[in-house]
Amino acid sequence: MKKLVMIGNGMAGVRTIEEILKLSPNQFEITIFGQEPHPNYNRIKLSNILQGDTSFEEIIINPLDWYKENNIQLFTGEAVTKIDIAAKKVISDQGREVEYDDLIIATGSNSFILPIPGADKIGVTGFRDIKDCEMMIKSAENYKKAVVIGGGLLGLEAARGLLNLGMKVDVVHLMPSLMERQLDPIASSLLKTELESQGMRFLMEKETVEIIGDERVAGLRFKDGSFARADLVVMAIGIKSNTMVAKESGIYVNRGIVVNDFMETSAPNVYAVGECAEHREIVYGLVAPLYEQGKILAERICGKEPVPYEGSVTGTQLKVAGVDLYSAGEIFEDGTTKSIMVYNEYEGIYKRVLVRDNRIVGIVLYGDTKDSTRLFRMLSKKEDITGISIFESQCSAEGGSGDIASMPNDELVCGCNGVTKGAIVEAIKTQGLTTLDQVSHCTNAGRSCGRCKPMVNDILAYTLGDQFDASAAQKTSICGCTTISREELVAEIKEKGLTSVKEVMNVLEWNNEEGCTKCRPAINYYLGMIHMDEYKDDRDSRLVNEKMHANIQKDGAYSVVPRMYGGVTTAADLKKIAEVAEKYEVPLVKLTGGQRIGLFGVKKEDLPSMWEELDMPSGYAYGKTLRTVKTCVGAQFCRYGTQDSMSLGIELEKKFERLDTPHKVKMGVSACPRNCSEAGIKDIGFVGIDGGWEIYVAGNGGVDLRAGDLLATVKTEADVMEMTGAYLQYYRETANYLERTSKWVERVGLEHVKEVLANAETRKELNERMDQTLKKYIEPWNEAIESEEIKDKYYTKHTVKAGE
Ligand SMILES: Cc1cc2nc3c(=O)[nH]c(=O)nc-3n(C[C@H](O)[C@H](O)[C@H](O)COP(=O)(O)OP(=O)(O)OC[C@H]3O[C@@H](n4cnc5c(N)ncnc54)[C@H](O)[C@@H]3O)c2cc1C
Ligand SMILES: NC(=O)c1ccc[n+]([C@@H]2O[C@H](COP(=O)([O-])OP(=O)(O)OC[C@H]3O[C@@H](n4cnc5c(N)ncnc54)[C@H](O)[C@@H]3O)[C@@H](O)[C@H]2O)c1
Ligand code: SF4
Ligand code: FES
Repeated sequence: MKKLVMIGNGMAGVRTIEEILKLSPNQFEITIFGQEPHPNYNRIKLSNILQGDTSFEEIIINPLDWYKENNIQLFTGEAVTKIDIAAKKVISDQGREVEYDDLIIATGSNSFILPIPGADKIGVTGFRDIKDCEMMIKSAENYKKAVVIGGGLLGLEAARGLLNLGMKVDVVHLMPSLMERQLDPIASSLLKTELESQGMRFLMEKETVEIIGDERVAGLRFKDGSFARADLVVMAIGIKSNTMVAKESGIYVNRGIVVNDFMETSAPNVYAVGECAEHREIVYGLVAPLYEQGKILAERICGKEPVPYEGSVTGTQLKVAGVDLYSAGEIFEDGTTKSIMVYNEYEGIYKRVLVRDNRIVGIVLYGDTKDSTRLFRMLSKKEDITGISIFESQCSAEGGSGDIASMPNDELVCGCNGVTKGAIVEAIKTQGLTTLDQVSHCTNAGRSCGRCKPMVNDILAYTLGDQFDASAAQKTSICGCTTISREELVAEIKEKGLTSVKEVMNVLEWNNEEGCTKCRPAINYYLGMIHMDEYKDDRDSRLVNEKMHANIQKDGAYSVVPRMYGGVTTAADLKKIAEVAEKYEVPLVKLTGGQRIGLFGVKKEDLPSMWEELDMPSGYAYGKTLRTVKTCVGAQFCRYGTQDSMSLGIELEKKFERLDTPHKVKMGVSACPRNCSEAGIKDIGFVGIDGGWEIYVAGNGGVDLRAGDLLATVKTEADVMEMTGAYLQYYRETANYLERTSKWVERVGLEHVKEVLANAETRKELNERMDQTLKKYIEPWNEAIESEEIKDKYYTKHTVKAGE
């Protein structure tokens, strides 16, 4: 197999890998280095995260299991620092060397930061990655005034987000009009008026010369001597291709890494794609052209003969609620162009196309962008517009399937992913698609900025005619393999008495008979939840960490975390752990955040013997199950303790260990409100008070930080166990697979959960089902140690694929 290495784990690079896998799934052994500590995520949606519309988990495009399923070796949080072109290998900042036959550089861009005094002060940031986004969200919790430098697409989206976060926002812009590269002065002024009405304040024609403050930013000074106060400064003044590694390795670089029409750089077998690449003197900063480049590069690398890439015409839209604008091609008139224009000042609608030699060369639409796809088709296909009515949406402003019928098949519906109406209709007809999710999965339409989704839905309605079911089309199916939602799946399993993953996929007519890494673990979970004690777990349908009963690390090694009930251990257990760590030369022994001892960097083939020698239960540090119960020392030792937190923690952990839950569950038990176990940010937290316990639920200490809500106050440990059993079982029965308790409670409502659990009979029934379920679990490592088949299948040196 040829070795393919990619530097950069972002949108353009990973899309290229997707295209390569489609064309030739077994041609390459693929390794990807990504400097960010995450799988590939939808950078476009960072604006939506900042604006509070979505969460980081929801914008992950390729989850870690996707890499595993496709046998891709992924090194996250690791940057390549050098390419040795002569030896055909890359070297990372961690000293790792990986050889390649083909190398793709997809390192994207960095934010351009003004080289002015004070630009390195705390509170000054670009807006490029999730880290920047998190920094802004954190700042908004403690500070009030933000200044965004740059009134382009990024700056305005950032400003809207900061307003949503409750900050006062000034936008400092160098030019007399906003988005001057995309809009003409009329559209620009309409935009400014709208954004001012949303609360943004604009400081136009201001050049920032200094950022002032002590350690943290306090304000900005402008060239004209004026000043603006600021607790946070976001620089959104453009991007700079990330070409450093290429340049230092001797590859020809101009503004970007210079490539030809096949994305080949000046070095043999080295290609560049995305924002780091410069093609015919253009560096693109939108995904549509980058995905086009990726398609051509994939064909080239797979040995096909692609049509050469000749560059792209791009169209842009701003992702700010209340603003509807579209821009493509040229903006300014020269002596050779004429404008066709409609301006309804009263309704704030403005449309203008620039025409040269009877052909559209530029489009600006504000307030009504329904004509955008049609006009863009005319522009990109250089259609002669003689005798054609340019602005149709004036005549049929409502849109809908009437418009779809008259839309030619080659009209672009999803600009980001280059998907036409014809391709969508064809996929719907040939693959029997009925939901938006499925169309996205099959065609890529809607997978990036999401603006095209309403039109894709209209095409679905038009193509399916009478068979179109509007609510079904919108529903979120389990994955692209089916149209079935979680509720329907659970109902069907119960009604039809389905008992295995394969049977579910067969009977419910999955369109992909093998399923995928999204649906198989979900079906396995729902079957286990419904059939309680009699369901035989389908280990191969589990996510890879659960299948291996060990957490896979970024370098392909595993971790071993033994169970320590309530975080309490003994000298004897510590000795055993130390001996095993020494004998197997474990690279890292570390206390985990959940009060456990983790052995990290373990070889797969050592796992069974290490567990055998440890002779301790698995801590399930990898599972969608109860992870840990963290306890404070409590009344046994602490002078403030009013309750025995350790005993309760141990009892809870012993009862609920190994339980399958929709997502991981963490608990904390503190013996007084000083709350040393941080029970307020656990899925379930218990706080001792005089004469009883307070039970907090839906806390989260991770990315979506959330304080727990008080569910109930109870008197005894027995009451705690009863309430916890009922709560957990209700979560198991009603949450979506991979939904954390915090999200579940927000979705179904705390009051609803309280109401359900207030009924003693309901609690009793829930606990009965919980107890029935708990009977089936056995210690997984005991089972593995005794079974040569399990050892051979999962723990010998050959690679286990997630889909196996
Ligand atoms: C907030 C925001 C909103 C946007 N909105 C839109 C939009 O609405 N529409 C649109 O079309 N585009 C939008 N974009 C632009 C779009 O996100 C980019 O064009 C796209 O992400 C570029 O893809 P890429 O793979 O070239 O770079 P990236 O997605 O930036 O990926 C490059 C990756 O390479 C990594 N890397 C860099 N150097 C190394 C190294 N030496 N070793 C290992 N890894 C390395 C980086 O850490 C990064 O993760 C937006 C961008 C931002 C920031
Ligand atoms: N909706 C979208 O399509 C979208 C959204 C966000 C980002 N992006 C992409 O991300 C990239 C970065 O976006 P961007 O808006 O930073 O880049 P940009 O180059 O499009 O805009 C930068 C703006 O900052 C202004 N500017 C430059 N120097 C300045 C200064 N010293 N003071 C004040 N203003 C100054 C410029 O006049 C320009 O309008 C682009 O490639 C963009 O296409 C796209
Ligand atoms: S939570 Fe209270 S009882 Fe527990 S250790 Fe802290 S102070 Fe002591
Ligand atoms: S237009 Fe952006 S995802 Fe379709």
